[in-house]
Parts: sequence; structure tokens; C-alpha cells
Amino acid sequence: MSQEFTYQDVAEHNTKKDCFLVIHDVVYDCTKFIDEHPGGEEVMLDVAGQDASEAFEDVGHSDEARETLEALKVGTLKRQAGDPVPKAQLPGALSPAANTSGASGFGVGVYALMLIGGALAYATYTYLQQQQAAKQV
Ligand code: HEM
Repeated sequence: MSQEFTYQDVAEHNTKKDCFLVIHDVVYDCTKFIDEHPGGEEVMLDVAGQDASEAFEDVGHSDEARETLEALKVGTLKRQAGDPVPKAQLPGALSPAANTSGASGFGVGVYALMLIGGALAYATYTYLQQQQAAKQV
């Protein structure tokens, strides 16, 4: 069973004795885990009751850490207009990196143009050579 929480609901759980975190739109109750966290309680309290997706991903947590997360899941986040937007993107979502690949798409276009230009120049050169040769006969 998965309960739905609004961002406001989650924000109420922002203390050491009652600590919820949102990671990729899933709500986790970290209250019992906070004392066991190898990264310390301080970092978790910094993002208690908030979207911790970016903080969690920035650390590069192990698969083991992700398995621990599974056990702490209490529900999903129901986003509403005006809620803070997560900074960290889900894999596959549009990200600044996707823009970079867009720019490289432009780069491919430029290379294609250079190639076509070169081919045209070569064709013109060969044509002129043939004309020249024809005149000499
Ligand atoms: C419920 C959520 C979380 C779980 C289950 C979790 C779990 C873990 C685990 C198992 C480790 C040991 C290293 C590893 O296996 O990757 C770890 C390390 C760490 N975590 Fe978390 N973590 C959570 C949230 C966070 C958040 C929100 C932050 C930062 C704001 C954070 C910061 C760190 C740091 C800095 C370390 C490295 C500690 C070190 O190597 O000295 N963690 N975490």
C-alpha cells in the first residue's frame, strides 16, 4: 500500500524524532535510520522534510544504500502547483547535459555543411579541368 503525501505533509516531518525525506518523488521515513546513517545525522537533518534527491545523488550512494531506502519507503509525493521543483533529474529526463548534446547536434550540421562544400568544390574543380582539357584538343 502506498500513501500519497503533499509537499506540505512531508515538510511537517523535519526533526530528528520525526524525519521524512523525499528522493525522486518517493517519501521515506528516516526517523529510525538517522542514528545509523554512515554519513551522520547532520546532513540528513539539513534536508529533513524536504526534497533530498540532489543531496542523495551528489554523494553517489551505493546500491546497499539504495536497498536501505526501499525499507524506509512510506509513500509517494503528490506534487502540487507551487511546490519546489527538484534540482536533480531522474535518469532519462531532460537535463542540462541534454542541451549539450543538442549543441553537438549543431556541430554535426556544421560538419555536414563542410563536407557538402568540399564535395561541391571538388566537383567544380574536376569540371573545370575537363573543360580545360576539352579546349586543348
Ligand atoms: C534515507 C536516505 C539515506 C540513506 C538510506 C543513506 C545511506 C547511506 C549509506 C548506506 C552510506 C554508506 C556509504 C554507501 O553505502 O553509499 C551513506 C553515506 C553517506 N551519506 Fe547517506 N543516506 C541517505 C541520505 C543521505 C543524505 C540526504 C545525505 C546528504 C545530505 C547523505 C550523505 C551521506 C554522506 C556524506 C555519506 C558518506 C559518508 C562517508 O563516506 O564518510 N545521505 N549513506
